[in-house]
Amino acid sequence: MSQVTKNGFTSPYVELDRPAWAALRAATPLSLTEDELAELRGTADPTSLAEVRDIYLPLSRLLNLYVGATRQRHAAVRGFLGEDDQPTPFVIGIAGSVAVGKSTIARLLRALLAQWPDHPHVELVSTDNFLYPNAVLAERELMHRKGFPESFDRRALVRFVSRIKAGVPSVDIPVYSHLAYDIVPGAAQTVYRPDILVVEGINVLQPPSAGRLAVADFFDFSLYVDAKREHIRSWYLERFEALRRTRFEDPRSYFHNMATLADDAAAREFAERTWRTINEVNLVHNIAPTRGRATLVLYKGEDHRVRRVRLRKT
Ligand SMILES: Nc1ncnc2c1ncn2[C@@H]1O[C@H](COP(=O)(O)OP(=O)(O)O)[C@@H](O)[C@H]1O
Ligand SMILES: CC(C)(COP(=O)(O)O)[C@@H](O)C(=O)NCCC(=O)O
Repeated sequence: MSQVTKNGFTSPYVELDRPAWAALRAATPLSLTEDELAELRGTADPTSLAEVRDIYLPLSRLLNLYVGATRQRHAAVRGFLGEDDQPTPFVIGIAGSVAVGKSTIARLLRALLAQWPDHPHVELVSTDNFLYPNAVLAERELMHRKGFPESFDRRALVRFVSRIKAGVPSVDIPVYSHLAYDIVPGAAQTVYRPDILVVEGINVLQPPSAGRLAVADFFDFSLYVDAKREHIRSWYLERFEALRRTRFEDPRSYFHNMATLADDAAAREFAERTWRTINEVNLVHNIAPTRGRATLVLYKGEDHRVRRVRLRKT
C-alpha cells in the first residue's frame, strides 16, 4: 500500500496493487456461480469468477462498511433534528468511458451488495435513460455528441436521484433502448425506494455548473473505471464486431445495416470513426478529467483484469 506524494503534496489516495487489494476480501464469501456471472456480463466482456473474488468481493466488503458508517452519520443528523425517518438510501456512482465495462461492474455490484442481509434491496439505473430523445438531439444538432454532458437531461437526472434520496417510495424514469438507439416513447422504468441505488454512466462525475447541483452531489461513494485509451478503443471495436453478429442482426436494430453489410472493412471504418469522432473526444474532454473526483479508481489492463486500485482515504 502506498500513499501517493508529488511535489510535497500528499495525495488523499492510497494505491494498492492487485494482491494487496485482493487480500482485503477477508472472509467475504464467493456465492456467485459461473452461470449467474454469465448472465451479468456485457457483450464481449471477459470478467471471470477469479476477478469477482479478487476485485469485486473486497469492493463489496468496503461498500458494506461504508453503508454502515453512512447510516450512522445520517442517524446522528436525524437524532440532532429530532426526526424519526427511515434510513436514507445509499447512492453509488460508476463512471468511465464508453466500452470500459461499467455496466458489467454495475450489475455485478448489484448482485454482490444484495447478498448482505443489512442491504438486500439494490436498484440499478443507467444514465442513458436520461439522454434526450433523438428528435431533441437532432433539433439541437447534438446527434454526433450522444453521451456528451449536454446530450443528457441533467436536471431530470438530479431530480430523480434527489427524490430517491428523500425516500420517495417509487419514481418512474424514461427508458433508453440500445436496439432503437433512442428513448422508447411512453415507456417507464419504476425504481422503488432501495437500500442502495447504483447510478452508472459515462458522465456521472461531472462537476455542477455554478449555483447548481450535479448528480455527483448525491453520491455516498463513487467509482471510476479506468484503462489505457488504446485498450478501451480496441474493446469498443471488438464489441462492435460482436454486436454486428448478434444484436445488429435484429431488423429493428438502428445499426441493422452494419450486420447486413458484406464489406467488413467498411463496418470497421464506421466503428473506428464513431470511436474517434465521438467517444474518444468525450473521454478526453469530459470523462477522464472527472477521475480525481472518484472515491475509488479501478485500473484495468488490456485483458480487462484490474491491475491496481486507488482509494480515497482522507
Ligand atoms: N449499439 C449497441 N447495441 C446494443 N448494445 C449496446 C450498444 N452499445 C452498447 N451496448 C451495450 O450497452 C451497455 C453499456 O455500454 P457502454 O455505455 O459503452 O458502457 P460500458 O461498456 O462501460 O458498460 C453494454 O452492456 C453494451 O454491451
Ligand atoms: C448511450 C451511450 C451515450 C452511453 O451512455 P451511458 O449509459 O453511459 O449513460 C453510448 O453507449 C453511445 O451510444 N454513444 C454514442 C456513440 C456510439 O454509438 O458509440
